[in-house]
Amino acid sequence: MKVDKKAYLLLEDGLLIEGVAVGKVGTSGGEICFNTGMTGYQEIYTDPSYFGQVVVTTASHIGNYGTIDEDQESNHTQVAGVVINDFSEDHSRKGANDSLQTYLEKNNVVGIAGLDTRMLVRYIRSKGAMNALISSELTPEEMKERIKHVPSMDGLELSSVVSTKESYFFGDENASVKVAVLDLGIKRNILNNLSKRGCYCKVFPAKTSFAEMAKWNPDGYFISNGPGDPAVMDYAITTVKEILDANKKLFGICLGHQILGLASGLSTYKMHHGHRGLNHPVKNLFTGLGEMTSQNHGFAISEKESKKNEKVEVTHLHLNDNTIMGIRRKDKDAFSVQYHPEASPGPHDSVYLFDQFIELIRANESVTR
Ligand SMILES: NC(=O)CC[C@H](N)C(=O)O
Repeated sequence: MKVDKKAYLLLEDGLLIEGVAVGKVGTSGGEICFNTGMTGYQEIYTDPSYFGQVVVTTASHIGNYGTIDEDQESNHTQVAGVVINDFSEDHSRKGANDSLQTYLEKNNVVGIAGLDTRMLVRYIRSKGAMNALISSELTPEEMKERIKHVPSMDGLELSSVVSTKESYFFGDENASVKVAVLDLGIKRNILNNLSKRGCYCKVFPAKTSFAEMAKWNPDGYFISNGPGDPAVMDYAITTVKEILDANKKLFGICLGHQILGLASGLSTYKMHHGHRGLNHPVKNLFTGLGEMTSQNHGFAISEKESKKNEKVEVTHLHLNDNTIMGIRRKDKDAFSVQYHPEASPGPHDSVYLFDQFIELIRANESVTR
């Protein structure tokens, strides 16, 4: 590594670690979290669900395959900062556009490298999610003041910040199925997966009402992933309730799954340190089969309440800690998963869920296009 400017990482509880600056020289803070995937740093950095988060990657080498346009999950980076063990300024990959250093600088991402990420992950795992600040310009004393202004993720609404401002179309307009997508911070690969399966999508801003989306006369509704605390997203909960009341077909991923739970009378809670990685084992309770899944969430649907709720059936469970990974409405054509069937990065075991959504839509005889 050629970079040699000093940087610090400060955690909310006072832990201070020294490293070297990568990306933009500056100061940036958010909630610290870690992703255990061995690949996929660019997809992670551009996933809008990570907005407001400082991401520690546990893969020891980051940057060695550079960056490339097709790995973008949105138009630009979304993370509040990056924490890396061994940062590669040099890269090797056919078709790569930039080195990670150039890419982070262009995207104004403040980062720190050259520190023991394994120690840091153990620390977060034992202490739980908390805020962090990275700085390559402030003194530790100044950082201790600045970190007080980083907002807590608990109770934070962020979807309206990252969502599209104007609605737009995605896919082939002659496709057989029309899907209205509520963009709470959508990843591009979800849209790719829908359009690949014959869906023409209209993507709507986060605060669009059901009535507005219904004007387009879609065959199904998709509620996307996204950042922040689902419990404070009244506008999206109302929209999903209205979609359900109108007996429309609905599929939700991650934040969209949490919103379906909330709209169905369940509650969500903030997890100790969340699930972020590419090898999370999930059991499909219908088939009994296991799936290796890609995950990125810090909130989850309450397990206790789901047992008492007569409208909701739990369809998937996390095999490590039994958290709820999928639900469906018994009385409606609506289902959702907490994990990421679109992967990107990650294994493709769960892509069948997109097919399931299309089948659900096609089961409706009114689909004649
Ligand atoms: N990937 C997502 O949609 C994340 C959902 C939510 N912000 C959480 O952290 O749990």
